[in-house]
Amino acid sequence: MAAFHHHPSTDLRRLFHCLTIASFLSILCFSLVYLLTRCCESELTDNSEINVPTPEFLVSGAGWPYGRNGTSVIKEVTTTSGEVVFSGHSGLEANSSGKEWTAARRLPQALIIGVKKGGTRALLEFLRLHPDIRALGSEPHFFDRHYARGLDWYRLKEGMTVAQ
Ligand SMILES: Nc1ncnc2c1ncn2[C@@H]1O[C@H](COP(=O)(O)OS(=O)(=O)O)[C@@H](OP(=O)(O)O)[C@H]1O
Repeated sequence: MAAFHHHPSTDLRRLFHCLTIASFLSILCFSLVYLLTRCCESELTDNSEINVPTPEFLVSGAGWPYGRNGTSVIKEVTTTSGEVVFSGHSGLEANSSGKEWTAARRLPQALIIGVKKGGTRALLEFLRLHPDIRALGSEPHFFDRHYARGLDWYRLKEGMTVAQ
């Protein structure tokens, strides 16, 4: 019966080759992961079309008409599944439709969020009955379709006019 013995230097050489290949593969993997994460990051941050709200906007609520003159409260609601905007104002003379509105264009004060066929339209119609609440006739789909157009587009949507 023949017994084969490897020379120690041959074993060492094999071990060295294995380690070299393993190191090379590790570096390759890390490089690929790094490159991929950098690409994704830049895709997310370099989209100049998307207007990310500034911290000042979020903290101060600029553009949000809560308690503007100390007496009035504007109520605006948007639904998403569809969104529909409500806007209203208390303490004003009503027009023939029971609501009075001036030309100030505001962002909605509230959103109704719901899945398709979740009954958001019914909720909207019930809320619309309130004289201080105004709603868009059609859903602007700002968040799901037109977000990249920015808040100005949203604010200028027909029907976003509210009392002031
Ligand atoms: N209170 C209550 N109880 C049970 N079901 C209700 C209720 N209110 C609305 N609905 C039903 O909800 C469906 C409309 O949902 P949406 O307004 O979300 O529709 S949409 O996705 O925006 O088109 C619509 O269902 P379909 O008639 O099957 O289309 C409504 O009948």
